[in-house]
Amino acid sequence: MGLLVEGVWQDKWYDTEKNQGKFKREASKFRNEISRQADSRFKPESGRYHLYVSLACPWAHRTLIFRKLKDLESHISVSVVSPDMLGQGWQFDGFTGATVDHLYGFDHLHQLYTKADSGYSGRVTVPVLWDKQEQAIVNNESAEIIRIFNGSFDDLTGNRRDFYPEELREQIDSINDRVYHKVNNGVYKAGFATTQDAYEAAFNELFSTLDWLDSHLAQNRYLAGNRLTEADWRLFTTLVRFDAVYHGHFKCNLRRIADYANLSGYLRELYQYPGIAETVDFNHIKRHYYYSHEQINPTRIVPAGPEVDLTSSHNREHLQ
Ligand SMILES: N[C@@H](CCC(=O)N[C@@H](CS)C(=O)NCC(=O)O)C(=O)O
Repeated sequence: MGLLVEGVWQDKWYDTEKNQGKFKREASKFRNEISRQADSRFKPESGRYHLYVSLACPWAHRTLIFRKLKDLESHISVSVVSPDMLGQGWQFDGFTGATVDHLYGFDHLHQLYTKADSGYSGRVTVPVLWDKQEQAIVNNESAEIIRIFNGSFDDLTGNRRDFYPEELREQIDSINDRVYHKVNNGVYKAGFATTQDAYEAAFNELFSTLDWLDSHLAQNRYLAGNRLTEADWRLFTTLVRFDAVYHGHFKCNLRRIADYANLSGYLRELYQYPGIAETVDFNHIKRHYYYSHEQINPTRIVPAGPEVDLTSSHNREHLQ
């Protein structure tokens, strides 16, 4: 675990000292669009882009889901890092279910960041959307990469399914905002907190938001009503990791998702959606968190449980 400072790798854990023990996520630095507009540097083209992901990472997982839902698999290639994020950060080490760096054969993801910008300062995160033609990072912010996948390649794929429809945007944005701060990032705020107060504040916000989501989903099939949108997929990647990792490793243990009447069925429905189960790798997920976060789990023992069954009936057909 570490970061780049003016292109040089430094092995450092998150600094929570300056924020009263609170974990503050750094903003992503590469924020380009892909568009057909004449002045766009990055145009939608088949075979031009490559996605770097970790199967463990909830943010990267979003992008793999959208690549699948939008029929982009034959147009955008992928490299999968090892779940072990150690002193040199994300790496390619031959771990089962990971790949090599298909483009450059790098051992570490930070080499890709310095290839894009030799003076880069900041964290070296997944996902990364890479342009093979310009040898540049297009974007490393998952929220933006999924919007690119949602809309920019439709003419190429003929897949016009829209997970961010115009008429629901306001509602989706407001749900995303709440879910991002209290749930997606909320589990990290609880898990990486280094003071009791910071942990408890994140914990309380997380569970009050999960309680709200559970009651919302008692009446609504999906977060924005009866239509499946990006808001659901953004929540899904946190929910699917919750009982296996966040409940124990990040001490988010007031309740499990399995204990929530509606959230549990909703999680199963999304997991059973065509193509999604194959994007979920519990081996990488558990291994990454328990093995890489030595500050939280110094023995690096990866728990053998819990049993998580997401294949049973979801019973949500009656909600429209
Ligand atoms: N805002 C980014 C966050 C990505 C992120 O934090 N990814 C984690 C893995 S789950 C990471 O690569 N962390 C490495 C680090 O912080 O050094 C996004 O959503 O794309």
